[in-house]
Amino acid sequence: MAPVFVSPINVGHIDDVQELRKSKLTSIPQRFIRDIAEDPSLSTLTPPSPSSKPSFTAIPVVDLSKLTQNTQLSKLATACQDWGFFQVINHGIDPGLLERLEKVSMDFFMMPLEEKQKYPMAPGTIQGYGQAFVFSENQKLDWCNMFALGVEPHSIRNPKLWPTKPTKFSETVEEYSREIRGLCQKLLSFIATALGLNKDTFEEKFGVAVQAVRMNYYPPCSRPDLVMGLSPHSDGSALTVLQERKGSPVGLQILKDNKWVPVQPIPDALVVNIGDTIEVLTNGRYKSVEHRAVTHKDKDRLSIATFYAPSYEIELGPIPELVNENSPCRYRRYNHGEYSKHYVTNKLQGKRTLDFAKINPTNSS
Ligand SMILES: O=C(O)CCC(=O)C(=O)O
Ligand SMILES: [Fe+2]
Repeated sequence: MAPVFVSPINVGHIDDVQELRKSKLTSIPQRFIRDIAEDPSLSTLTPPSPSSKPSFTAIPVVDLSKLTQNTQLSKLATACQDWGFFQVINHGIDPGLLERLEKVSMDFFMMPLEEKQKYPMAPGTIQGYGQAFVFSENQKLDWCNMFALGVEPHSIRNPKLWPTKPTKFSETVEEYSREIRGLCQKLLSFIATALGLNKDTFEEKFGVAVQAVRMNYYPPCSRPDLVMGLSPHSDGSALTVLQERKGSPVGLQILKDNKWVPVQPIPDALVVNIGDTIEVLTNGRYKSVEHRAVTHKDKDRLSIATFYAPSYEIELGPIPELVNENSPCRYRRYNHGEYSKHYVTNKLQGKRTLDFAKINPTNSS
Protein backbone atom coordinates (compact mmCIF):
# COMPACT_ATOMS: atom_id res chain seq x y z
CA MET A 1 0.00 0.00 0.00
CA ALA A 2 1.27 3.49 -0.82
CA PRO A 3 2.22 5.48 2.28
CA VAL A 4 -0.40 8.04 3.29
CA PHE A 5 1.06 11.54 3.53
CA VAL A 6 0.10 13.18 6.80
CA SER A 7 0.86 16.88 7.05
CA PRO A 8 2.87 17.51 10.24
CA ILE A 9 1.16 20.88 10.53
CA ASN A 10 -2.07 21.11 12.52
CA VAL A 11 -3.60 24.53 11.96
CA GLY A 12 -6.99 23.67 13.45
CA HIS A 13 -10.19 24.99 11.91
CA ILE A 14 -9.76 28.24 10.00
CA ASP A 15 -12.98 30.20 9.64
CA ASP A 16 -13.40 31.93 6.30
CA VAL A 17 -13.76 35.63 7.19
CA GLN A 18 -16.18 36.42 4.36
CA GLU A 19 -18.47 33.64 5.59
CA LEU A 20 -18.14 34.91 9.18
CA ARG A 21 -19.15 38.34 8.00
CA LYS A 22 -22.17 36.94 6.16
CA SER A 23 -23.27 34.99 9.24
CA LYS A 24 -23.78 38.33 11.08
CA LEU A 25 -22.28 36.99 14.29
CA THR A 26 -22.64 39.03 17.41
CA SER A 27 -19.05 38.61 18.59
CA ILE A 28 -15.65 38.07 16.96
CA PRO A 29 -14.32 34.50 17.37
CA GLN A 30 -11.52 34.37 19.92
CA ARG A 31 -8.94 33.17 17.39
CA PHE A 32 -9.09 36.54 15.62
CA ILE A 33 -8.82 38.70 18.75
CA ARG A 34 -5.33 40.11 19.22
CA ASP A 35 -3.58 40.06 22.54
CA ILE A 36 -2.60 43.63 23.35
CA ALA A 37 -0.71 42.49 26.45
CA GLU A 38 1.60 40.45 24.19
CA ASP A 39 2.11 43.23 21.66
CA PRO A 40 1.49 46.79 22.96
CA SER A 41 1.77 48.23 19.42
CA LEU A 42 -1.65 46.71 18.83
CA SER A 43 -3.19 49.37 21.04
CA THR A 44 -2.94 51.62 17.97
CA LEU A 45 -5.67 49.50 16.39
CA THR A 46 -8.10 51.55 18.45
CA PRO A 47 -9.39 54.31 16.15
CA PRO A 48 -8.20 57.79 17.21
CA SER A 49 -10.75 59.91 19.03
CA PRO A 50 -12.52 62.45 16.78
CA SER A 51 -10.73 65.30 18.57
CA SER A 52 -7.22 63.92 17.93
CA LYS A 53 -5.25 65.59 15.13
CA PRO A 54 -5.14 63.72 11.81
CA SER A 55 -1.70 62.49 10.74
CA PHE A 56 -0.31 64.43 7.78
CA THR A 57 2.76 62.27 7.21
CA ALA A 58 2.69 60.91 3.67
CA ILE A 59 5.03 58.46 1.99
CA PRO A 60 7.09 59.92 -0.88
CA VAL A 61 5.74 60.02 -4.43
CA VAL A 62 8.11 59.12 -7.27
CA ASP A 63 7.40 60.01 -10.89
CA LEU A 64 8.75 57.18 -13.06
CA SER A 65 8.64 59.32 -16.20
CA LYS A 66 11.12 61.76 -14.59
CA LEU A 67 13.57 59.30 -13.10
CA THR A 68 16.19 60.13 -15.71
CA GLN A 69 16.46 63.53 -14.01
CA ASN A 70 18.79 63.87 -11.04
CA THR A 71 16.28 65.57 -8.74
CA GLN A 72 13.76 62.75 -9.20
CA LEU A 73 16.49 60.14 -8.79
CA SER A 74 17.55 61.64 -5.48
CA LYS A 75 13.89 61.61 -4.44
CA LEU A 76 13.89 57.88 -5.15
CA ALA A 77 17.10 57.45 -3.13
CA THR A 78 15.59 59.31 -0.15
CA ALA A 79 12.37 57.31 -0.42
CA CYS A 80 14.30 54.04 -0.35
CA GLN A 81 16.67 55.10 2.42
CA ASP A 82 14.32 56.93 4.78
CA TRP A 83 11.01 55.23 4.11
CA GLY A 84 11.45 51.89 2.33
CA PHE A 85 8.11 52.76 0.71
CA PHE A 86 6.94 55.11 -2.02
CA GLN A 87 4.06 55.57 -4.43
CA VAL A 88 4.95 55.54 -8.10
CA ILE A 89 3.04 57.72 -10.55
CA ASN A 90 3.30 57.87 -14.35
CA HIS A 91 4.37 54.23 -14.26
CA GLY A 92 3.12 53.68 -17.79
CA ILE A 93 0.74 50.82 -16.94
CA ASP A 94 -2.68 51.33 -18.47
CA PRO A 95 -5.22 52.29 -15.75
CA GLY A 96 -7.73 50.18 -17.71
CA LEU A 97 -5.59 47.09 -16.99
CA LEU A 98 -5.43 47.97 -13.28
CA GLU A 99 -9.20 48.26 -13.27
CA ARG A 100 -9.66 44.94 -15.09
CA LEU A 101 -7.41 43.22 -12.56
CA GLU A 102 -9.42 44.69 -9.70
CA LYS A 103 -12.61 43.45 -11.33
CA VAL A 104 -11.49 39.83 -11.87
CA SER A 105 -10.02 39.76 -8.34
CA MET A 106 -13.25 41.02 -6.78
CA ASP A 107 -15.27 38.61 -8.94
CA PHE A 108 -13.06 35.80 -7.64
CA PHE A 109 -13.60 36.67 -3.98
CA MET A 110 -17.33 37.14 -4.52
CA MET A 111 -17.75 33.58 -5.85
CA PRO A 112 -19.39 31.02 -3.52
CA LEU A 113 -17.00 29.47 -1.01
CA GLU A 114 -17.29 26.01 -2.66
CA GLU A 115 -16.01 27.49 -5.92
CA LYS A 116 -13.03 29.21 -4.27
CA GLN A 117 -12.23 26.07 -2.29
CA LYS A 118 -11.49 24.28 -5.56
CA TYR A 119 -8.12 26.08 -5.27
CA PRO A 120 -7.21 25.43 -1.64
CA MET A 121 -4.08 26.72 0.03
CA ALA A 122 -2.75 23.57 1.73
CA PRO A 123 -1.62 24.06 5.36
CA GLY A 124 1.92 25.38 5.44
CA THR A 125 1.91 26.48 1.78
CA ILE A 126 1.41 29.90 0.28
CA GLN A 127 -0.33 29.34 -3.05
CA GLY A 128 -4.10 29.09 -3.54
CA TYR A 129 -7.11 30.38 -1.60
CA GLY A 130 -7.06 30.63 2.18
CA GLN A 131 -4.84 32.05 4.92
CA ALA A 132 -1.09 31.88 4.45
CA PHE A 133 1.52 31.77 7.23
CA VAL A 134 -0.59 29.74 9.66
CA PHE A 135 1.35 26.90 11.28
CA SER A 136 -0.39 25.98 14.51
CA GLU A 137 -3.86 25.79 15.95
CA ASN A 138 -2.92 28.31 18.65
CA GLN A 139 -1.88 30.98 16.20
CA LYS A 140 -4.06 34.08 15.93
CA LEU A 141 -5.69 34.57 12.53
CA ASP A 142 -5.83 37.62 10.30
CA TRP A 143 -9.14 39.13 9.15
CA CYS A 144 -8.28 38.46 5.51
CA ASN A 145 -8.86 36.01 2.69
CA MET A 146 -5.96 35.52 0.31
CA PHE A 147 -5.57 34.13 -3.14
CA ALA A 148 -1.95 33.67 -4.18
CA LEU A 149 -0.26 32.33 -7.30
CA GLY A 150 3.32 31.73 -8.36
CA VAL A 151 3.66 33.37 -11.77
CA GLU A 152 7.28 33.31 -13.02
CA PRO A 153 9.20 31.29 -13.91
CA HIS A 154 6.58 28.78 -15.06
CA SER A 155 8.26 26.05 -13.02
CA ILE A 156 6.88 27.60 -9.79
CA ARG A 157 3.29 27.53 -11.06
CA ASN A 158 0.78 25.06 -9.79
CA PRO A 159 -1.58 24.90 -12.79
CA LYS A 160 -4.31 23.30 -10.65
CA LEU A 161 -4.58 26.55 -8.69
CA TRP A 162 -5.15 28.82 -11.69
CA PRO A 163 -8.92 29.33 -11.69
CA THR A 164 -11.13 28.81 -14.72
CA LYS A 165 -13.64 31.26 -13.24
CA PRO A 166 -14.09 34.19 -13.39
CA THR A 167 -13.49 34.09 -17.14
CA LYS A 168 -10.50 36.23 -18.13
CA PHE A 169 -9.00 35.82 -14.62
CA SER A 170 -5.85 34.01 -15.73
CA GLU A 171 -5.23 36.05 -18.86
CA THR A 172 -5.65 39.30 -16.93
CA VAL A 173 -3.18 38.15 -14.26
CA GLU A 174 -0.72 37.18 -17.02
CA GLU A 175 -1.01 40.54 -18.77
CA TYR A 176 -0.75 42.47 -15.50
CA SER A 177 2.23 40.42 -14.31
CA ARG A 178 4.15 41.13 -17.53
CA GLU A 179 3.64 44.86 -17.01
CA ILE A 180 4.63 44.74 -13.34
CA ARG A 181 7.74 42.73 -14.23
CA GLY A 182 8.79 45.51 -16.60
CA LEU A 183 8.12 48.10 -13.90
CA CYS A 184 10.22 46.20 -11.33
CA GLN A 185 13.10 45.90 -13.80
CA LYS A 186 13.00 49.64 -14.51
CA LEU A 187 12.81 50.52 -10.82
CA LEU A 188 15.71 48.22 -9.97
CA SER A 189 17.89 49.82 -12.61
CA PHE A 190 17.09 53.29 -11.22
CA ILE A 191 17.70 52.06 -7.68
CA ALA A 192 21.11 50.71 -8.75
CA THR A 193 21.92 54.06 -10.38
CA ALA A 194 20.82 55.93 -7.25
CA LEU A 195 23.28 53.80 -5.27
CA GLY A 196 26.09 54.71 -7.65
CA LEU A 197 26.16 51.19 -9.11
CA ASN A 198 25.96 49.98 -12.68
CA LYS A 199 22.28 50.09 -13.69
CA ASP A 200 22.20 46.34 -14.47
CA THR A 201 23.63 45.28 -11.10
CA PHE A 202 20.44 43.74 -9.72
CA GLU A 203 19.21 42.18 -12.96
CA GLU A 204 22.59 40.54 -13.51
CA LYS A 205 22.57 39.09 -10.01
CA PHE A 206 18.97 37.92 -10.03
CA GLY A 207 19.00 35.30 -12.81
CA VAL A 208 15.46 34.51 -13.97
CA ALA A 209 13.52 36.49 -11.40
CA VAL A 210 10.74 34.86 -9.37
CA GLN A 211 7.40 36.63 -9.39
CA ALA A 212 4.26 35.86 -7.38
CA VAL A 213 0.97 37.65 -6.95
CA ARG A 214 -1.25 37.71 -3.87
CA MET A 215 -4.71 39.18 -3.69
CA ASN A 216 -5.74 40.16 -0.16
CA TYR A 217 -9.44 40.67 0.51
CA TYR A 218 -10.44 42.23 3.82
CA PRO A 219 -14.18 42.12 4.53
CA PRO A 220 -15.51 44.81 6.88
CA CYS A 221 -15.14 43.90 10.54
CA SER A 222 -17.52 45.07 13.27
CA ARG A 223 -14.52 45.41 15.68
CA PRO A 224 -11.48 46.72 13.76
CA ASP A 225 -9.97 47.57 17.14
CA LEU A 226 -9.71 43.88 18.05
CA VAL A 227 -8.45 42.24 14.87
CA MET A 228 -5.58 42.56 12.41
CA GLY A 229 -6.14 42.58 8.64
CA LEU A 230 -2.61 41.36 7.96
CA SER A 231 -0.02 40.80 10.69
CA PRO A 232 3.05 43.06 10.82
CA HIS A 233 5.83 41.81 8.54
CA SER A 234 8.48 42.80 6.06
CA ASP A 235 8.37 41.26 2.58
CA GLY A 236 10.90 38.58 1.62
CA SER A 237 11.03 39.91 -1.96
CA ALA A 238 13.46 42.34 -3.57
CA LEU A 239 10.62 44.72 -4.45
CA THR A 240 6.89 44.50 -3.83
CA VAL A 241 4.36 46.41 -5.94
CA LEU A 242 0.99 46.91 -4.28
CA GLN A 243 -2.17 47.90 -6.05
CA GLU A 244 -5.11 49.02 -3.92
CA ARG A 245 -8.61 48.86 -5.31
CA LYS A 246 -9.99 52.26 -6.22
CA GLY A 247 -12.24 53.59 -3.48
CA SER A 248 -10.93 51.17 -0.84
CA PRO A 249 -10.56 52.65 2.64
CA VAL A 250 -7.05 53.27 3.97
CA GLY A 251 -5.73 49.98 5.34
CA LEU A 252 -1.98 49.75 4.84
CA GLN A 253 0.19 51.11 7.66
CA ILE A 254 3.97 51.27 7.77
CA LEU A 255 6.21 51.48 10.81
CA LYS A 256 8.11 54.76 10.71
CA ASP A 257 10.10 55.99 13.71
CA ASN A 258 8.22 53.47 15.86
CA LYS A 259 4.82 54.81 14.81
CA TRP A 260 2.27 53.21 12.49
CA VAL A 261 1.76 55.60 9.57
CA PRO A 262 -1.29 55.04 7.34
CA VAL A 263 -0.71 55.10 3.59
CA GLN A 264 -3.28 57.15 1.71
CA PRO A 265 -3.39 55.68 -1.82
CA ILE A 266 -3.23 58.03 -4.81
CA PRO A 267 -5.67 56.91 -7.54
CA ASP A 268 -3.89 54.93 -10.31
CA ALA A 269 -0.55 55.09 -8.47
CA LEU A 270 1.16 51.91 -7.26
CA VAL A 271 2.75 51.48 -3.84
CA VAL A 272 6.28 50.06 -3.99
CA ASN A 273 8.31 48.78 -1.09
CA ILE A 274 11.82 47.50 -0.51
CA GLY A 275 11.92 43.83 0.48
CA ASP A 276 14.42 41.88 2.60
CA THR A 277 16.56 40.98 -0.43
CA ILE A 278 17.39 44.60 -1.26
CA GLU A 279 18.10 45.26 2.41
CA VAL A 280 20.72 42.49 2.33
CA LEU A 281 22.19 43.44 -1.06
CA THR A 282 22.54 47.09 -0.01
CA ASN A 283 24.06 46.04 3.32
CA GLY A 284 21.15 47.71 5.14
CA ARG A 285 21.34 51.09 3.37
CA TYR A 286 17.83 50.51 2.01
CA LYS A 287 15.71 48.72 4.60
CA SER A 288 12.66 46.52 4.22
CA VAL A 289 10.15 48.32 6.39
CA GLU A 290 7.66 46.57 8.61
CA HIS A 291 4.04 47.04 7.58
CA ARG A 292 0.58 45.69 8.33
CA ALA A 293 -3.03 46.06 7.22
CA VAL A 294 -5.95 47.08 9.39
CA THR A 295 -9.65 46.60 8.72
CA HIS A 296 -12.62 48.93 8.46
CA LYS A 297 -15.97 48.78 10.23
CA ASP A 298 -18.21 49.18 7.19
CA LYS A 299 -16.04 48.97 4.09
CA ASP A 300 -14.25 46.07 2.46
CA ARG A 301 -10.79 46.42 0.96
CA LEU A 302 -8.83 44.68 -1.79
CA SER A 303 -5.09 44.88 -2.29
CA ILE A 304 -3.01 43.04 -4.89
CA ALA A 305 0.66 42.49 -4.09
CA THR A 306 3.29 41.40 -6.61
CA PHE A 307 6.49 40.04 -5.13
CA TYR A 308 9.57 40.28 -7.35
CA ALA A 309 12.64 38.37 -6.19
CA PRO A 310 15.82 36.71 -7.45
CA SER A 311 15.92 33.16 -8.78
CA TYR A 312 15.93 30.54 -6.00
CA GLU A 313 19.27 29.30 -7.35
CA ILE A 314 21.36 32.37 -6.57
CA GLU A 315 23.68 33.12 -3.70
CA LEU A 316 23.16 36.50 -2.04
CA GLY A 317 25.07 38.79 0.24
CA PRO A 318 25.86 42.50 0.53
CA ILE A 319 27.24 44.04 -2.66
CA PRO A 320 31.00 44.56 -2.05
CA GLU A 321 30.88 48.25 -3.15
CA LEU A 322 28.43 48.90 -0.28
CA VAL A 323 30.59 47.36 2.42
CA ASN A 324 33.36 49.52 3.88
CA GLU A 325 34.87 50.76 7.12
CA ASN A 326 31.89 52.99 7.88
CA SER A 327 29.44 50.34 6.84
CA PRO A 328 30.79 46.96 7.89
CA CYS A 329 29.20 43.81 6.54
CA ARG A 330 25.92 43.20 8.39
CA TYR A 331 24.54 40.14 6.56
CA ARG A 332 26.00 36.76 5.70
CA ARG A 333 25.88 35.11 2.30
CA TYR A 334 23.12 32.57 1.71
CA ASN A 335 21.14 30.84 -1.00
CA HIS A 336 17.98 32.77 -1.88
CA GLY A 337 15.92 29.56 -2.25
CA GLU A 338 16.78 28.73 1.36
CA TYR A 339 15.72 32.17 2.52
CA SER A 340 12.42 31.88 0.63
CA LYS A 341 11.79 28.54 2.28
CA HIS A 342 12.59 30.02 5.68
CA TYR A 343 10.26 32.96 4.98
CA VAL A 344 7.26 30.85 3.94
CA THR A 345 7.64 28.31 6.73
CA ASN A 346 7.45 30.88 9.54
CA LYS A 347 4.56 32.98 10.74
CA LEU A 348 4.62 36.69 9.93
CA GLN A 349 6.50 38.26 12.82
CA GLY A 350 7.61 41.76 12.03
CA LYS A 351 11.23 41.78 10.85
CA ARG A 352 12.28 38.70 12.77
CA THR A 353 12.46 36.55 9.62
CA LEU A 354 15.49 38.50 8.41
CA ASP A 355 17.49 37.43 11.48
CA PHE A 356 18.24 34.45 9.22
CA ALA A 357 20.71 36.64 7.32
CA LYS A 358 21.94 39.05 9.98
CA ILE A 359 25.46 38.59 11.24
CA ASN A 360 24.46 40.13 14.55
CA PRO A 361 20.69 39.64 14.91
CA THR A 362 20.43 41.25 18.36
CA ASN A 363 21.81 44.47 16.94
CA SER A 364 18.75 44.74 14.73
CA SER A 365 16.69 47.55 13.28
O1 LIG B 1 -3.07 44.93 2.09
C1 LIG B 1 -2.07 45.62 2.23
O2 LIG B 1 -2.07 46.83 2.13
C2 LIG B 1 -0.77 44.96 2.63
C3 LIG B 1 -0.45 43.76 1.82
C4 LIG B 1 0.91 43.21 2.13
O3 LIG B 1 1.68 43.79 2.85
C5 LIG B 1 1.34 41.94 1.52
O4 LIG B 1 0.53 41.29 0.83
O5 LIG B 1 2.52 41.56 1.75
FE1 LIG C 1 3.70 42.97 2.69
